[in-house]
Amino acid sequence: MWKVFSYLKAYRLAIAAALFLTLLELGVELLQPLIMAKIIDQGILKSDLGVVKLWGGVMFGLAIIAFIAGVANSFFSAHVSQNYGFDIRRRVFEKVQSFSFVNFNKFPASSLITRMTNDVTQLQNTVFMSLRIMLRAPLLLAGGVIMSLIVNWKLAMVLVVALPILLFFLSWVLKKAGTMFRDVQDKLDGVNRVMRENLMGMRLIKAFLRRDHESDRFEQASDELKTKTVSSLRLIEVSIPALLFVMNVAILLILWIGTKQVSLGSIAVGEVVAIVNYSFRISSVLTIISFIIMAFSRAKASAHRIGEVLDTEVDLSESADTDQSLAIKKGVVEFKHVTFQYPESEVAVLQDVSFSVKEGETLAIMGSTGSGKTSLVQLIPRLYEVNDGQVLVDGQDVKLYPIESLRNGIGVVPQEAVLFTGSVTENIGWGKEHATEEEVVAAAKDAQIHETIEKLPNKYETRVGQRGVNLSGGQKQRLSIARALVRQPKILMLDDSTSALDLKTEGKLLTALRKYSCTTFIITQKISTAMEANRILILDDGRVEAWGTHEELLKTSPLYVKMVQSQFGEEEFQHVTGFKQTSST
Ligand SMILES: Nc1ncnc2c1ncn2[C@@H]1O[C@H](COP(=O)(O)OP(=O)(O)OP(=O)(O)O)[C@@H](O)[C@H]1O
Repeated sequence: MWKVFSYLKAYRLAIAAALFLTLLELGVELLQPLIMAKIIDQGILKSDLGVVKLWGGVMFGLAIIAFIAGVANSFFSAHVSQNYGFDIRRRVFEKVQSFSFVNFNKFPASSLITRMTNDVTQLQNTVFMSLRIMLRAPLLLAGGVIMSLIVNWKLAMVLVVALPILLFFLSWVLKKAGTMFRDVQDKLDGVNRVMRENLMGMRLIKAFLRRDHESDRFEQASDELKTKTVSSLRLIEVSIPALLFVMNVAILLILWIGTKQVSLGSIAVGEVVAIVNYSFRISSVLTIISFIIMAFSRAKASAHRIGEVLDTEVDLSESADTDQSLAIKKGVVEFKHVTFQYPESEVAVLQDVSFSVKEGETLAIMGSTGSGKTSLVQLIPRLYEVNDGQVLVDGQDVKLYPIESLRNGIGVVPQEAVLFTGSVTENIGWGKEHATEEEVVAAAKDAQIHETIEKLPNKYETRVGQRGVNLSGGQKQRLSIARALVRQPKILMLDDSTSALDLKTEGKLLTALRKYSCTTFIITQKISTAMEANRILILDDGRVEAWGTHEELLKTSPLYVKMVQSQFGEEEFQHVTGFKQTSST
């Protein structure tokens, strides 16, 4: 947690300036009761107008200095807190970018968003408050006691006894509130999660008429947040009157003892007034301190949550064996007895998978839903680590490649097309840094989306709404294919990415892909698509059921023949397989 605060080091000078200005303001504040005592004892009580005028002028001058110091302090405090918040947000964002999928499982997206926004804001506010008033409050507290001791140490002993009791109580509140506010931030994660899911699934919610159900879910999350926040705030609310009660008793004691001492002539009236004045200032500081405790407790909880992200060990990183000069040149892929299991899962989703794909070849991957097709291709760009066996690209284990250079050579089109807010050009160009307009258009043409784009209101400059809401499923798929093609990848992975395309468009797309000299993996359920590939791999429950050309599989794989049968009518089946339907069953 303290590491999060250590990033403040970069702003040492501004912090020093802010603290110096705080001390200046504080010094003025502490001198004022002393001067007031002088004005009363030596001016008013002795009817000396000269003393009143002189010390009154000094008080006015000091007030102006305090005012200027206050304004300048705010300036430095804002500078430090805003820049500090910016730094933390950037660090958390960069850390999250380096996360593997295993790391993401530990932090849900909604929690990461709260950490990067609300938690950082809590820290920022606390840093601002610290520089502005947080130091001032304890120093004013200590300064008030010291000055009271200087004025009259016997009378000030009341404060010396009262303050340790108060400080002990405050530290207890701080500790307790810190834990409670961590729960509050967790509940805030919950509200964000429901809101995020709700906004992302709005179409579905409306179609299924699940508005009431979603409202209940939101209300429940929101209620949990409210209840936790109220119980945390209650602790602070109770602490303020308790603190003030102790202070008021102390002030009454000072007045009682002070009055007695004045009548005995052992203390001056001005001294009593000064100590009571210091006590009132300490009282008002205590109210501020309880707010500070609230802010600091929240900041402590937030720093802990941010620290959790920053301290997370990225479990997928480059090893010492990494060969920095390695880059994908041909795109030859080989799986050697690969077994893979998701970290949180209990069974392997791929078992003893072996096959190879030559440079420029196309491999179609088929299999029932959940048979491990997506899991298999994810191992090539090393999105996950194999448990056993090896994934080789151009004859080298993927673990030996620098992650960036490995992924640079691969174009991925995920099952669910993901688009970003921005123009069509920006979305396609996102696939390659500094992609030219010609490259974007060429990729769009090959992905069979160029003509559709030309019909959009602003053609390539048309804005794609959040997650591509203003595009059809097929359009989104083709845009994400164009994004992968603009990269000119050595290995292209299409994860069921042509499912929303009609046969004619899909045929044109597959023909266009031939001119790219890349090794292609097409996950598909369509035999017509698979037949276009050089080879077909059939997965069954994580194992290779069959692997070979269309003709080979017709002879060796009953599962493949069944698939062909189920997708073609008798005439077509005969045409595709060369034998009558009954003969295969
Ligand atoms: N992140 C994950 N964590 C744990 N298990 C997972 C994860 N992703 C997938 N699985 C499991 O792994 C198995 C294979 O999933 P995979 O997505 O590879 O199948 P698939 O053949 O691509 O399915 P589909 O055709 O439906 O896309 C499934 O049983 C699934 O539940």
